[in-house]
Amino acid sequence: MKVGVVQMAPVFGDVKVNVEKALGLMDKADADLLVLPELFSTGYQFVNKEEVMELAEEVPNGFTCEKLSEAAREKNIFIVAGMAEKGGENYYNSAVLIGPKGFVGRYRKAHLFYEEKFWFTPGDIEFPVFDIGKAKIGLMICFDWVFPEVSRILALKGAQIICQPANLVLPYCQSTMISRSIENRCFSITCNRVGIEKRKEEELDFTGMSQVINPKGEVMLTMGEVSEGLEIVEIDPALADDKLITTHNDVIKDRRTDLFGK
Ligand SMILES: NC(=O)CCCC(N)=O
Repeated sequence: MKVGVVQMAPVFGDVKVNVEKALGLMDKADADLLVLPELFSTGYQFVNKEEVMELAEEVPNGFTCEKLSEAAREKNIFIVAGMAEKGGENYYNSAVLIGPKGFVGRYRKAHLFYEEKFWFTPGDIEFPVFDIGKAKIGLMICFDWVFPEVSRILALKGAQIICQPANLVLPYCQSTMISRSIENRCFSITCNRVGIEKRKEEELDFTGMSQVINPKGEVMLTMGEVSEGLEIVEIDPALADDKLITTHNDVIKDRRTDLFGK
């Protein structure tokens, strides 16, 4: 199975340009699954709620999902992408999963970071795992990495690959996701954005370094801090079904749940 990341620098507020850039970067993709960054179609540094209301879209009946669905169908590929979602009267920092037959599902970021708390409603749906045929994939978004429960829940639900759209500005996520892959014996795909946004006093410098980690914590793919592009790597998702870290230690079955929470 071929998986990859589309690392890019969105132009804040220009959804059409950003979607076209992402589609251009994935145009030559020979892959089964691609992950795009968090909020890839809008950019990140909102300055007021009105911008969120203007730029967020219905899921799946919106421009961004429709364009991703066209690409997924034409290329016979699954795409995980982060976007601002209008859900009823609420606005969510969401990730959508779209495949060759169209929209599959979504996740709404549960753990909002910093000023996201001003703009978005915390996610109200469970941490999802989807069977896309060649693999079972779980969705999380960026700052969810801080909370080990998220990756563990996805692994317990059978995720072989954790897909993580991201807009990282702190340096810790990439190394932490190596631990998340090791402790859960699963693959993780972190797709970060690059570029700088300074739409207010504070400047945000996104760290790139998108990566694919295998269940042993080995880095199978890593991108630079500033480059835009598509990188793809071949993986065997079934390796994530082996939870033995030694012949006598199963990282899932050996958990002393009888002692947890005491
Ligand atoms: N967009 C985010 O959730 C950023 C999380 C903080 C970090 N890891 O940079």
